[in-house]
Amino acid sequence: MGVFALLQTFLPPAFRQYLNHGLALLWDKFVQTENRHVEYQVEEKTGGSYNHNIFYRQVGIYLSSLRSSMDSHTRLKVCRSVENGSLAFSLLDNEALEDSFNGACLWWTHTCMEREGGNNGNGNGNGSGDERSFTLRFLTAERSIVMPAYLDHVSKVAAEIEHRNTQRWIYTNNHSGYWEATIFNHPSTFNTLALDDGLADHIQADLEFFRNAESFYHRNGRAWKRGYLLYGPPGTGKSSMIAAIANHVEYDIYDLELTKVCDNAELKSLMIQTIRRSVIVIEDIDCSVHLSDRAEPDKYSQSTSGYTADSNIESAIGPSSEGTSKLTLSGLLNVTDGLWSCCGEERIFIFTTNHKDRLDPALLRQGRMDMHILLSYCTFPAFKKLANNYLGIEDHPMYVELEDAMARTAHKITPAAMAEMLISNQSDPDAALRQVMASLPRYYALAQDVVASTSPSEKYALEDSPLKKGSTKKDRLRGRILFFLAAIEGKRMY
Ligand SMILES: Nc1ncnc2c1ncn2[C@@H]1O[C@H](COP(=O)(O)OP(=O)(O)OP(=O)(O)O)[C@@H](O)[C@H]1O
Repeated sequence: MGVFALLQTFLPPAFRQYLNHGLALLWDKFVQTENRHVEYQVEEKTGGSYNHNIFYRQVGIYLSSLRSSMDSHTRLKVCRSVENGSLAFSLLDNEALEDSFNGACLWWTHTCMEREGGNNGNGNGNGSGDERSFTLRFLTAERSIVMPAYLDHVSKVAAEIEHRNTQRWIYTNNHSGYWEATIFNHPSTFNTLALDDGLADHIQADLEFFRNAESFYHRNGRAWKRGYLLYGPPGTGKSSMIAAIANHVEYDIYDLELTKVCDNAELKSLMIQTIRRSVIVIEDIDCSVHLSDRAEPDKYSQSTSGYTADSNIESAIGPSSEGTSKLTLSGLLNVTDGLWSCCGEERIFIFTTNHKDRLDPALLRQGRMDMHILLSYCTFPAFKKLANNYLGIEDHPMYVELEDAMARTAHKITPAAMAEMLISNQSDPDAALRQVMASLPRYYALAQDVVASTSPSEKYALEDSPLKKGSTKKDRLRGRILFFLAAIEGKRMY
């Protein structure tokens, strides 16, 4: 054993590989008579240098998780993850790691062979690199335990670990038809979003159902995917909602920039490259469609009154000056909804637009976008949520007036603008709420009128007790307005 350990340490890897293989053959030939072993080789690359074998990566992850087996080793590779800083242990080449599954004993080894003429990672040679593989060895009699149950178990555990630990990514497509990845760290969640009452719960329940509905979709012959259309004015939280959805389901995001896709074939190729459990986003889909039309206002206004979507996309997204792009609406629908939509499962498609009315009805039809979610100007419940997030207050005496004022005025304050007002007065909630009140312009103008038409003594009586019992409805309203105005002008203390 000592000699063997020394040999393992000092012999070059390629030689060790041959030695191990020779010893294994000798062992099988002369020692093993009844229980011959079976060996499976899991290579890093299959069918050419560029086809990566997913199972190879899964085996690596799975073996790293066998901490008790790893801990019994005295020689291990260790590295620290860039993403989450955790330590990961893995096998040194030609070291064996033992595992057990349903009573079967399994041995894994990792080998790395320098390919002839390969560059060995130093930048010279033909660039084909080393050949790495895992070898799984087990008794022939235990084949029925290993196949396929153990191999499925390895994939499942690895997928779970990856899903739990891996940093999530946001991808965007480049002009060459490939995705480029960046770490996704957006902090938006359904807790930080200010939405109308019940909307967050409704969407979260829908997402939960979707995540656990694999058998439901398959039983009903449907692709396991969900479509959301988010629409509403700028600054109402569409992008934040996408991030909240991705954070909730813990999927990666593919942000598809249609203007960089030159034809339907490239769109299909991009879709094939996406992984399962992902959110595929097309933001401002109406702008993508009319991109070139933006420079030609006449054409644009014509198109809103009744266009054929294919011709619009063709003229808009086409790479050539002749307007002969081969990216069509039917191509887009085919990958989101047709045969090609099944090339990866458990996917969520999200389209956003500021102008739902400009979208082709084909995009909106029932079953294509499963939920149409309107994100609009800040309502009182949404305001309360923002105030809670930014100012840390659940309630405030000014809330009665504010709720009334927000209901009465057709104000157009977006959550983004509201959030800005609150952030700029973060240390002084009273000042923040006064600024919000003053920003409801029509109500403010109405209040000024009331002041002008109210005598000082009447004003004093009303302002002093806006909700006084026994006063008439009209008086109560005037009282509230005065109360509100006093609050705006900072005359009333809370
Ligand atoms: N409903 C909301 N809840 C909480 N914050 C919001 C909400 N809407 C907007 N915001 C804030 O406003 C900023 C802009 O929001 P966001 O980019 O999500 O809006 P959008 O609707 O996607 O805008 P656009 O249509 O211009 O892309 C965000 O940083 C976010 O903090």
